Amino acid sequence: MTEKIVIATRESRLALWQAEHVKALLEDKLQAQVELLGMTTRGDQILDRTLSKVGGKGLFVKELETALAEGRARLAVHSLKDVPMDLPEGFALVAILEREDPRDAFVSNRYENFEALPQGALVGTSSLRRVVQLKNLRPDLRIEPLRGNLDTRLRKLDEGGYDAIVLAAAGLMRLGLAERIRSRFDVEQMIPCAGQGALGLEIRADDAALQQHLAGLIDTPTWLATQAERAVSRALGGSCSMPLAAHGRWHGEQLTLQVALGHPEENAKPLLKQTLQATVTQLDQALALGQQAAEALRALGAADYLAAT
Ligand SMILES: NCc1[nH]cc(CCC(=O)O)c1CC(=O)O
Repeated sequence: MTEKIVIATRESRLALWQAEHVKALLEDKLQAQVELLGMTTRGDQILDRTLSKVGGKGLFVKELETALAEGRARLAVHSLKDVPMDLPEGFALVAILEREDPRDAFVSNRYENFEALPQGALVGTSSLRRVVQLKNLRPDLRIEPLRGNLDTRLRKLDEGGYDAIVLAAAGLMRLGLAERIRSRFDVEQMIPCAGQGALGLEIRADDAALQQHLAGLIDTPTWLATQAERAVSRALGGSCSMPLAAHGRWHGEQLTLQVALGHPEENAKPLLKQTLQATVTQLDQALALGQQAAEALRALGAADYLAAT
């Protein structure tokens, strides 16, 4: 590519790392000239409040999309799990890159792993998905919200506010903070969020030239697995205030999709869980598996749970 590509990015350390990572890939694989355009989003301004209460995931992507629409940038790099299930008209998610560690991490200055936490310990975490699964594993624990970017969350732990915190391993690893991870949850025990650990590239839907260039960066196994995961969320209504987990794992061409849905009111109802498997080699099969998983959750009574979110 001869033209310069401008990447619109949030200015958190994690977002900048991700944008730099994609910049290096584009320079290396496409011999492109790339520049970053840093922006503060509405989501960043209110990072200390529970996002689901103030408008949800879209808050992190809207300003970036405006920059794309106005031609100030051509590409936006997102943590896939922060991207709404359906993008606004005029935008497209054209590439999903190879996934890093999708697991949730246990971070503590006092305890080696989740099992070592004493009765009644105080755990900080930032998503309803983690809250409902932690409560399900250990009803004795006290779970408190923990917001802010990764550095803020670690600082709150270090100030002694919590016995342990739980957050995505991928974010810590990207920021060079892997040594803070005391242990990782098995994905069966703490099912990750749809798309966790993967990066998604968004462009204007009419930018066919760039779409073609970016196609070379797609990691097909990650793309298919995360499409199945996101299909579960879409089929259940797609709200980010929903305590929903969805994670796909490969064994050859077999995709095993594990899903869990919790009730948003603490202790109100048991966690609903399902595991489905299918041969998946193309998009329609991935989407069908995701839809089946959503139906399986509905068969367990998901409607009551969704009505409460
Ligand atoms: N919701 C914030 C967010 N968005 C992406 C990551 C980490 C990287 C990833 O999961 O891909 C995080 C931090 C976290 O959930 O602990």
